[in-house]
Amino acid sequence: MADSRPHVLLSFAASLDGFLDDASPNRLLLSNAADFDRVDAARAESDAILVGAGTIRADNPRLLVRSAERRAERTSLGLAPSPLRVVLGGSRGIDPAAAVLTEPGAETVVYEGRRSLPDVLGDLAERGVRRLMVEGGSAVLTEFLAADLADEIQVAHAPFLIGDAAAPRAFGLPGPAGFPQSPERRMLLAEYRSLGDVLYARYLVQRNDSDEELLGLTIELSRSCPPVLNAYAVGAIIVAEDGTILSTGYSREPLYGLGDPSKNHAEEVAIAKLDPADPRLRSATIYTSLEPCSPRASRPLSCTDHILAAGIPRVVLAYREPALLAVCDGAERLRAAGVEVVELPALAPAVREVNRKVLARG
Ligand SMILES: Nc1nc(O)c(N)c(N[C@@H]2O[C@H](COP(=O)(O)O)[C@@H](O)[C@H]2O)n1
Repeated sequence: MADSRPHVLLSFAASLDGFLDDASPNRLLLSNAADFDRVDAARAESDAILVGAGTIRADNPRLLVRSAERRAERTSLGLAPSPLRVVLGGSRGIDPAAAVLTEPGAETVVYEGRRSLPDVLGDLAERGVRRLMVEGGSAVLTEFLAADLADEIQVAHAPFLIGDAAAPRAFGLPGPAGFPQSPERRMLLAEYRSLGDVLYARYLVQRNDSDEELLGLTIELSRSCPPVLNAYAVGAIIVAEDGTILSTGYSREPLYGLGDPSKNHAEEVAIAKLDPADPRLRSATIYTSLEPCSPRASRPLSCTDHILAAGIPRVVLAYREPALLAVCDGAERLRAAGVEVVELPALAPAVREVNRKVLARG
């Protein structure tokens, strides 16, 4: 992600055959209560929520954080109770009676006329927006993807089909150039889970193989960790010498065979997903948002032990563990064992931001 624009997250729910709605004038509910709550949490973590004028006309959303607890938490951090509301108004603009303009609770910016997406994103960055959630509709989602300006997709799959060509699809056809997220450029499946009868999946877009990019993806992965106040949220990615992503993990990610998921560490999960005899491990790099743990109370083997046992020769990390929850000497132990340890402290503030509640408590 370029520093000059926000991280862009596309969020939508679709039927199994990829429709955002049916063709009737009434709004179709694709998500369930648990999934709406997940979306509310994602809104609360964003600096702005963007929709197109068509969505305003069709659904007239308020685009506010619903949970009073989440609004209070934002306020305690010095933020507005709900993120900035952003509308791509297009040539027709929007109705002055629209809820985003009349309902209090957040500020609203409407971009009139045909503003290019890079122009809009640049303006939002200047307004302090670092994380932008795009909630639709189809034309807007398509435009972000086709322009390669989406960094992640969060999709809820509803367990039914629409099957009507008159209904809106999640993504239109972008034209001859197609989408950059092609079979040759697959996205990274960061997380999936069932929320009642809805299947939620989160995909991250990878643009290059640089250490900075891959380490940045671990920080995004760490946002999928079930939040707790007494343990860090960490993401890890194992990458083969040829750039192939071999596996991913995040703290407390459930993995069959590892035992109590509340004890699972990111690097441990990523390593456990691979066959220990996989020869690619011996020339791989493990990227981790936090220094690999050592020592560890929750299980006999620390992440440092797992990395050494797997024979991974290179570790890239963003943030050295501060002496709050434990005193960690993972980086020193790895170096002493001959592992190359690269630290990219420029990414440490983003790790601290994800872990702000743990660090504030510690
Ligand atoms: N590197 C790393 N990855 C994770 O996923 C983690 N949760 C942690 N946490 C740190 O590991 C140490 C031992 O933790 P527990 O015994 O599991 O509580 C400690 O230093 C934690 O802060 N580290």
